[in-house]
Amino acid sequence: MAQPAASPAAEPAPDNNPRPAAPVPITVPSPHDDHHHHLVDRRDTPRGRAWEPERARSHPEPMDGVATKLVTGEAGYVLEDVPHVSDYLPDLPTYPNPLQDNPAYSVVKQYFVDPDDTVCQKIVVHKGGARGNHFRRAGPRQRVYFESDEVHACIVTCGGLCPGLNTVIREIVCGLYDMYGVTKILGIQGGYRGFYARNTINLTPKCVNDVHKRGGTILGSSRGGHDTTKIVDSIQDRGINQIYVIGGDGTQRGAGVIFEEVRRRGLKVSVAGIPKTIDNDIPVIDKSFGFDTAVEEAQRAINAAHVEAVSAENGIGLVKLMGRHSGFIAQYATLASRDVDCCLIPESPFYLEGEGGLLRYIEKRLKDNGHMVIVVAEGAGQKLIAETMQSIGKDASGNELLLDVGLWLSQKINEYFKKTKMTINLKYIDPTYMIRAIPSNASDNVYCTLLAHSVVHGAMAGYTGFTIGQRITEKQNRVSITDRMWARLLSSTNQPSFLCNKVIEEAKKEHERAAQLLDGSPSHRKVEEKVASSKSSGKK
Ligand SMILES: Nc1ncnc2c1ncn2[C@@H]1O[C@H](COP(=O)(O)OP(=O)(O)OP(=O)(O)O)[C@@H](O)[C@H]1O
Ligand SMILES: O=P(O)(O)OC[C@H]1O[C@](O)(CO)[C@@H](O)[C@@H]1O
Ligand SMILES: [Mg+2]
Repeated sequence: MAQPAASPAAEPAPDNNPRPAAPVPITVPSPHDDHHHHLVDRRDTPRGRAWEPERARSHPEPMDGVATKLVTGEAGYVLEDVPHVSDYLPDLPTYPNPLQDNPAYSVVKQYFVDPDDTVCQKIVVHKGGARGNHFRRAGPRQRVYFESDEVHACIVTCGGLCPGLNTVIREIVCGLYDMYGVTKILGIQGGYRGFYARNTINLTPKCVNDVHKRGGTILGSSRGGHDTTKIVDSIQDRGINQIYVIGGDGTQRGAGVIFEEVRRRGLKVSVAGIPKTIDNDIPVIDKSFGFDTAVEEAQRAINAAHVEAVSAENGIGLVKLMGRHSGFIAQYATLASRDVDCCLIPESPFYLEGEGGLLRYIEKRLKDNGHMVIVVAEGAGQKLIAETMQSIGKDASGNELLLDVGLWLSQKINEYFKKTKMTINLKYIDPTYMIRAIPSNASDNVYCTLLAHSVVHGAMAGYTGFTIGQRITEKQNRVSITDRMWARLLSSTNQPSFLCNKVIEEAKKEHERAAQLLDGSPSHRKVEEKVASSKSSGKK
């Protein structure tokens, strides 16, 4: 889907932010916003300052698989716009946004986002270089496409658990009630199949009041079971006209398909996505909710591994963390802990034997230090393991099931030291589900609120086929091992890079050339591809 930027509901477009020279006015789907309401100027308050830069970077984007509407302007300006119900239902009436009469927001300087506000995809730009694409800025619009008592919303959660799911549910419900006076909100139980095979529950601010203090999702979740026709039939039969979909990459693709079918049937239904990915592996958004909580919880496992390791002769603490395709949780947990001697992630293939290999490094570390801690992301080393173990198939959504790298690694380490006749004490800790089944921490709760309120503004304004996101930094959906952040990790753990000298030298040369360009440029990607392919082939 496309995503609207996350900007909190009643929080106005700050005009004290230095903005680049105004781009040529662009056509926006919601034809209004003649002026901003100015009430109390809060710009000089600490709260105002703290929030404004963040809001200025939040945005919605089209859902995965949904065609992007490109709007161009002067100086290479490109807006990746999101679909709108008026694109296929051109004569819809609009209504004043009820937020302007809401006493809670009466101190807000500007109620509404300026229609010309956009959020730049690139945070770092090269002088004279292209600025990259822009996204529509999230936030309340002056006119909305739904009357409060016309709205019949529903919320569904799909895919794996993640801290903060309940907070997002709570804040969508409260946001709809408190900001827009919407009272008809259905909870779809058990993921996508819940649309046609399960019960629904009525959601009210009262029944969701405490749910942010609980882990999991009060609605339940599932994988598989996405039957587009049955889902959209159910939406039509129930008279649902706003669908809030919370889930990962698969879920957002599923929401994109629902949007296409809704559009094909010409229904006035807004399909809005809130990306959930504990692995932090959805591109374009910078940080997914629940990630902070997961990294924090991972510290407890790493601490335990460290305590066990230092208390035994040649103690090795091995911790497995989530991260199917990307090692962000492992990377950040390692950097935060400082007790970790080696971090293994899917993006950086490693090898066991010989010079520069993992086993020699462990041996050296034990000889030097007497103990060590290893953090491994669940998706690391899968190719290596597959050399001796059979694939275990796919889950109901078609995701490849992973072989247990933690158990495999424990076995390989034990075998090696048995052969070398060196006593070791290895303790394997697998807290994978523990880091995602907990309630979100304070910072994630605030972030969930921002996302939930922003997605409500987007849907009320008639946007559809979008997912909500926030920009803080340039973000890939996989750890880049040629980034400074990975270098920081390598220098903190002192682990081998598992790269041969030739590859490093080549990468350096390429980097010198690429340094004049920006991250994300084709040549930058070429370097990464080259490093990755050399690693998976050559090694020693
Ligand atoms: N391409 C697709 N088209 C339609 N539905 C899809 C598609 N991919 C996934 N889905 C549906 O989305 C739901 C969630 O997908 P999946 O199990 O892959 O989790 P996810 O959203 O990627 O979250 P996680 O990050 O936890 O894996 C499932 O019900 C699945 O059937
Ligand atoms: O065992 P489940 O519930 O299918 O989920 C496991 C997967 O879900 C995730 O937590 C993503 O949500 C991955 O990190 C992990 O591989
Ligand atoms: Mg997924």
